[in-house]
Amino acid sequence: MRVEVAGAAKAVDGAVLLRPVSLRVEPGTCTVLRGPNGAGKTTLLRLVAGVTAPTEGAVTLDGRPADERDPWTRDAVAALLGPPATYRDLTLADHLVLVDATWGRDPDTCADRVEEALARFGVEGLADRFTHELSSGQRQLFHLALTWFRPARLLLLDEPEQRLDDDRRARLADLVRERCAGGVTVLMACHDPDVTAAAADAVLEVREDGRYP
Ligand SMILES: Nc1ncnc2c1ncn2[C@@H]1O[C@H](COP(=O)(O)OP(=O)(O)OP(=O)(O)O)[C@@H](O)[C@H]1O
Repeated sequence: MRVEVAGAAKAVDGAVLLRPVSLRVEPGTCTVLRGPNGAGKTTLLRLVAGVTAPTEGAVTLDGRPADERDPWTRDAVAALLGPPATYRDLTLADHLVLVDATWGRDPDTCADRVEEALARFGVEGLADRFTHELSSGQRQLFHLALTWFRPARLLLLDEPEQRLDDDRRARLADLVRERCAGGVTVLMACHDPDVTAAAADAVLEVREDGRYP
């Protein structure tokens, strides 16, 4: 999926959340958003996810406005922008079973997919835990597994490296590259230079002053 951000900006009640920015991400590539706290990286990801609309400019996905209320956008975009909603009385595996069923996959092969999805992020041994029984890093790995589990043509990740140790950060970068190799477009905010170097085809510095070269 091609992402195009054309002079998109966001202001709410006079507060500037994001100064005008333009960006193009080609299918099967990873672009990392870098910049200081408060520069607008999360806001830009939210615009691309269609969670909120720009107050200036436009954001399109394959030429179509990003809008989470449009089933076409929801079908295409997997986003981890802050902690996802989880159920206190469902195990990690139960959450993935729910996602599997939502996407209409074959129930007979669901257990294998769930095991594989958790193993991808090294949390298969925690399949029967509740989310409140995890460490903060394990919770992040579960959230990533959940995001990876659904089909997507565009993956949006807000600081996916947070709370992960060095080995898990390196693994995350490998998994991003694997997704890109499969044709998925990835846009992520990241503060870690090693993850950025390993995962990014391109880096966009999000500027608080809005001055882009
Ligand atoms: N609902 C809101 N109303 C007003 N201002 C907001 C709102 N949400 C965010 N902001 C402001 O918008 C700016 C951009 O925030 P954003 O979360 O996009 O930054 P960020 O680059 O992701 O920062 P970080 O690296 O700290 O995660 C910040 O100055 C923030 O205080």
